[in-house]
Amino acid sequence: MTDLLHQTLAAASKDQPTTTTDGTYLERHPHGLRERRAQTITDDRGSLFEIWNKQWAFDDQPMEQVYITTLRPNVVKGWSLHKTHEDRYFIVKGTMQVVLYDVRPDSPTRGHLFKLTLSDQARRLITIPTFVWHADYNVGQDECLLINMPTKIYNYADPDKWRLPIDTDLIPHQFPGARGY
Ligand SMILES: Cc1cn([C@H]2C[C@H](O)[C@@H](COP(=O)(O)OP(=O)(O)O[C@H]3O[C@@H](C)C(=O)[C@@H](O)[C@H]3O)O2)c(=O)[nH]c1=O
Repeated sequence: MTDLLHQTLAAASKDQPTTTTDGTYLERHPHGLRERRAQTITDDRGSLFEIWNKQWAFDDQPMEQVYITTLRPNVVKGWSLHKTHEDRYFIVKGTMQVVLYDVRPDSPTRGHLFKLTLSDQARRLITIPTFVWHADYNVGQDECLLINMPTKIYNYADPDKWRLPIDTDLIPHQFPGARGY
């Protein structure tokens, strides 16, 4: 029996810290990604959570545009990259994995891949820095509803958006069984 113990433990991986006592995620982020956890205020009638408040001084970028993008289950929107604006994501409904790949030559996290889970169980606001490839993957059972508040107004005549197919081999991540673009 001892052999089984040693054999299985030798093949096992030990959990590393992932959260702190106050519930902060100890997750790695691409350099420059900003995050703010949303506080849900609930009373006997319902709940309220602030999405954006100038008083937070969250970033020094202007508030130019707000839109909602939805994502059907098992669908990926991406890979996308923006050169002149940052995205500001706020998940309202559902569970979405945001996969990011930093290709910025001078970034301390250059060449690293990151996976963040945005969920309506722990809402947060995150920014996506320019020149970071990103893809949004609905890993839930229901349609995701995401608010985006990009730092520049959408240029209909010349969108600031570059795309790679979700199955590109230029980014070290695949979405088996998912569809999208
Ligand atoms: C972003 C945007 C798109 N559109 C139009 C263009 C197009 O016909 C349709 C869908 O646009 P998109 O394919 O860009 O929509 P979508 O794929 O939902 O866009 C989002 O994807 C994620 C991954 C991101 O990175 C975001 O920046 C944003 O581009 O909506 C607008 O009218 N206004 C806008 O502000």
